[in-house]
Amino acid sequence: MKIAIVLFNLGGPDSPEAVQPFLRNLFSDPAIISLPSFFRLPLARFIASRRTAKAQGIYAKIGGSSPILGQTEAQARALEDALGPGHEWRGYVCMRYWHPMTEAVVRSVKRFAPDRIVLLPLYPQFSTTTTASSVKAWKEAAATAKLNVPTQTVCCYPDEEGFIAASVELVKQGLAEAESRPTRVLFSAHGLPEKVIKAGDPYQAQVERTAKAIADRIGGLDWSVCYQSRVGPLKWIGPATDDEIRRAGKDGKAIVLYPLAFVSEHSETLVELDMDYRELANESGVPAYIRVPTVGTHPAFIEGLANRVRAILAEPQVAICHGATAMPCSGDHRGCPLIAGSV
Ligand SMILES: C=CC1=C(C)c2cc3[nH]c(cc4nc(cc5[nH]c(cc1n2)c(C)c5CCC(=O)O)C(CCC(=O)O)=C4C)c(C)c3C=C
Ligand SMILES: [Fe+2]
Ligand SMILES: [Fe+2]
Repeated sequence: MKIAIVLFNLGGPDSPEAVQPFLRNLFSDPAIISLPSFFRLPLARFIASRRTAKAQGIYAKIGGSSPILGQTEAQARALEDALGPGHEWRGYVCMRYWHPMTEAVVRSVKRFAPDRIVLLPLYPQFSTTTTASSVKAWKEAAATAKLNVPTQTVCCYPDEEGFIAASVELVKQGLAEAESRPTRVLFSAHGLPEKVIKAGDPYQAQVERTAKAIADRIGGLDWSVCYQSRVGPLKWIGPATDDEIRRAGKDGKAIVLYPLAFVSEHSETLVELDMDYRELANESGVPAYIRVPTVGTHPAFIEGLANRVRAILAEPQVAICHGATAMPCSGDHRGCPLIAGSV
């Protein structure tokens, strides 16, 4: 059988000139700004133009562009290898806000003429702002292109065995670097506006599940969950990562920081965590600041994704969790509160 695996990620600008259109795409998404298009689209233009200089400054610190595409391509190739013989697997990277974007990827997949399609978000924790947005865009583009192939969606995998095993190994390496200093592990995730969570998005609950699974596996940790990357005037979920860094400084604790909602490196890890928060940790008197790398192509993580793909292909029913409920999905769709096609 020919099987296309579509790996969803956010995407990032590939040049300084791409920053503004990338931001415009992001803020035009109704999953990010839930207003009718009449208001949303002009607002998106306005916010994007206001944020461009700041965002260009962020990307300038890492050479003017995001490395997210190369990293995601490497994950797609590693996944094809891990899935091995038996079927003709092909991994397609599909970015939400910068190239390669949905319509173009749908056309590439159609040319491949697969028997089955698996949609695989590179977001371990489900959110309406990420996974649901990508799935919705995919379904619309697939319908327009008349790509009528049985399609199944992995909704989330907050405590998938391979993802947790890879995370545990990386956090343990960070702890070893902290040596015998009193240490706190900060599990830092991209934040969300509070109103998104109040509307039933399971992201925060799933982030906490990931953190607990890692902490339980290591045992004996001083740890907390915090949220980074706040944008805009709304109230976001907390505690904020910068506040947790200051608190660790006051408590005289070294920090091992693990970005548990990202599976690759990009501006939010390479600039916000490695530059801005490292500086804040120094200023706050934190004895040591160790940033744990994301799972990337760690073999246990990739094997975990491959297992998810194999498992969902063996299931007779498509199930997808869209977060319109306070009940977080179990991550393997068993007991998933939401059923097929509900995004
Ligand atoms: C778990 C992953 C992510 C969630 C949830 C998410 C929500 C979210 N993001 C914004 C606004 C921005 N995000 C930006 C960059 C960015 N966001 C994620 C992931 C999640 N976002 C990633 C991986 C990246 C990095 C992209 C790259 O560099 O390759 C940006 C652009 C950078 C900047 O200007 O700071 C914005 C803006 C909102 C508003 C939101 C939820 C409502
Ligand atoms: Fe973001
Ligand atoms: Fe689910």
